[in-house]
Amino acid sequence: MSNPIGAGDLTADALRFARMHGCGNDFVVIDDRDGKWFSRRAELARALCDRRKGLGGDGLILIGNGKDTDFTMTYVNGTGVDGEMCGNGARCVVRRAHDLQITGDRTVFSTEAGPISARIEGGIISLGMTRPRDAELHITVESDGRNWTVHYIDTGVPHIVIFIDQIDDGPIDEVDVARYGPGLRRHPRFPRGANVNFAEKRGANTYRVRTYERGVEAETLACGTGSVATALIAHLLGEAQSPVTILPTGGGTLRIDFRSNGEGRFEDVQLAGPAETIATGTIAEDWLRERKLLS
Ligand SMILES: N[C@H](CCC[C@H](N)C(=O)O)C(=O)O
Repeated sequence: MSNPIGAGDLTADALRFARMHGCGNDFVVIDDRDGKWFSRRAELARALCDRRKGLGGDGLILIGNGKDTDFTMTYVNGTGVDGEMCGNGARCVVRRAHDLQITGDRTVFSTEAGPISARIEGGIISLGMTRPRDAELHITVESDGRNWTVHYIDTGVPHIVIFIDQIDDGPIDEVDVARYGPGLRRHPRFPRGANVNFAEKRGANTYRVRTYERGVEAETLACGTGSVATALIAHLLGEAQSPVTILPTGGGTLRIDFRSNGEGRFEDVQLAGPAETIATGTIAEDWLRERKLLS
């Protein structure tokens, strides 16, 4: 039994969590500023993200102590695989860091992809993203017995974007993302793997996007970095100007602002959208023990 701190069955060792989501892309967020869970984050992510026997989530996010920044964000996909960055998760972690009084309304925090700045404006959180890189248009790949024209960009994590008017699969809700996602996501043309975004133009500078995520190995209800990727690729193709509105499956809207030199160099890329806390609480110690996460 660890030290009681006087609040019901709360102990000093108790693992506190927040269940959060941004447009339906959902996470478990843990305050790990003492670094206790970092080395076991893969097992913890798999256990906590289980939708039946855990809390459920597309990924786990650890808040760690920052060196040159206010805090660090470590994102782990639900399969236990690290991701360098997560746009929806980043907004959630900013809301959580604010609630935990780690930061005020403005912050800069570290991710594996680089530092991210953020500001909270009521229900909306705006992120200053890392500089996008490695954009490449019109890549032809074969997958699932079909030839695809895809566009690549790294917006913190690697993404490919497919505009569905280039394929003959009907409206976006009819595209078989579960069927085509796995092959494209692991295509050898993309050595780090890729998140796969299907996009449909819905009006001037507005796109509906569905994403099959690397590391989740399934479609999620929204993808922040994928929304940024779609906006920037649409711009490089001469189809869109800043700001771009993305309509994710999970509802709400994501807004992407950027400056472009017209030749593939972007500055001030911002992603704005909601981040909501569903619940906060304490993980039962028996549940952790059962999974050998606590001795
Ligand atoms: N859903 C996330 C992306 C997670 C990245 C992950 N799927 C990977 O590439 O490892 C987002 O909102 O940006």
